[in-house]
Amino acid sequence: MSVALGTTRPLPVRTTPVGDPGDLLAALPRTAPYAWIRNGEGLVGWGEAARVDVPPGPGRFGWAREWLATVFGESHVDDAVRVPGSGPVAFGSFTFDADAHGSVLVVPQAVLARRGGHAWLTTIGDLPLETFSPVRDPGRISYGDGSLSAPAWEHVVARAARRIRDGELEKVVLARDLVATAERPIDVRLLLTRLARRYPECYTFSVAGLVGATPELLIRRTGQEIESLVLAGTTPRGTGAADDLARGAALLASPKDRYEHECAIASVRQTLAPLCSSLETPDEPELLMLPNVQHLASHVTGRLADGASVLDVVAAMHPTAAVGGTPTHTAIEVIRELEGMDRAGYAGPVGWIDAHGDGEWGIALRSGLVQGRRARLFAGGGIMGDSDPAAELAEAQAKFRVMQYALEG
Ligand SMILES: C=C(O[C@@H]1C=C(C(=O)O)C=C[C@H]1O)C(=O)O
Repeated sequence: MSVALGTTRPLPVRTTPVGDPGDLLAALPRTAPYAWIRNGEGLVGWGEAARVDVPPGPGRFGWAREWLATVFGESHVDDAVRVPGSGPVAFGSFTFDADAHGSVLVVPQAVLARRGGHAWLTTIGDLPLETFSPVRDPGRISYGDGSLSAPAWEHVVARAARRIRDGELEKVVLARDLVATAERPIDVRLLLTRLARRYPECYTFSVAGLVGATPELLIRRTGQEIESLVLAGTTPRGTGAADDLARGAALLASPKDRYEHECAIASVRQTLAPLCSSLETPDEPELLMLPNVQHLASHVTGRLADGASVLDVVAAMHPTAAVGGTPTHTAIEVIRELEGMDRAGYAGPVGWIDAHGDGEWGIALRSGLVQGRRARLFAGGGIMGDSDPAAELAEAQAKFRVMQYALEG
């Protein structure tokens, strides 16, 4: 357990209403920010009042719950706003693989937010006098293979598809990484600004070096109400409006993609049903059109039966079939065996939680792990028995474009 030096315990937390803060990202005084933004709304944070590396293992979410209960429970909160996200908030990123190191929870020292008609600033203790460091461009970006070259990854996809045809499992999500190297240190604020502009309907996030713009909402909890956006089934954007329409129609009519989507919905329904007094899943998926790809999407809503926090629901849901596979356990084993890389926070839960257990968590897709001049970018897709390795590679390539755009502009 760690609480940053320089802050006293119990944490003295104060939330005050503010006027329209304008562009939240423009308020970030320095790099290494915390962010969760969609359509200009959300939370940004800086500084660390408390931070912890969550130990790996099957009990990691329970451990995180205890840490949060201690930190929030010991806070002295003066909250004049009293909405989800006001008062003390922790941002978090959990690794995809429960056994991997790298999961982290951070209570920023300052959080500036705009959500649902309210705007507020939360501070913990006295903020140090801040000089605003200018946002710098990282310069030219070069790319190198990560763990597997493109042909080697296609080979792995073909092997996974064969094992699915052989009946070992139904679906597995395989990903690969690319290593981007910049001329100068990468300022995460620049990436966030580009992502939020180009992908406004995605959740642009930044937690401890993990940066991205994900379209996939794992779970939002507002009191007893929960929402999730399930995505599975993808086609790259077309060359124009007519081509987009044709591709969208083909995606909706594709048995492979519809079945893949069914698997994802079934896994979400299965994990949410025991936690909920009511749960609605649509009969048919819709199309979600993003600047780089189109997805099959289903908006799930429900009402929690008891006082589960958003992190309790995250713990129950992760990993969904949209990023793991079906059945989950076999898919995880196949991912460990075939991918040959550490996913780190990619495809893991990322988001925020407040002291009342409300919050928003996404699945960290379309993302990269930024450190100094380097960023490890991740992208993947659901593999079925009839998957074509070249098409899966093209899909991953289309998904990489999100972070390539963030780096290059
Ligand atoms: C695995 C990724 O995306 C996931 C896989 C999808 C698919 O295979 O169709 C679609 C959305 C996500 O659930 C990724 O973006 O890296």
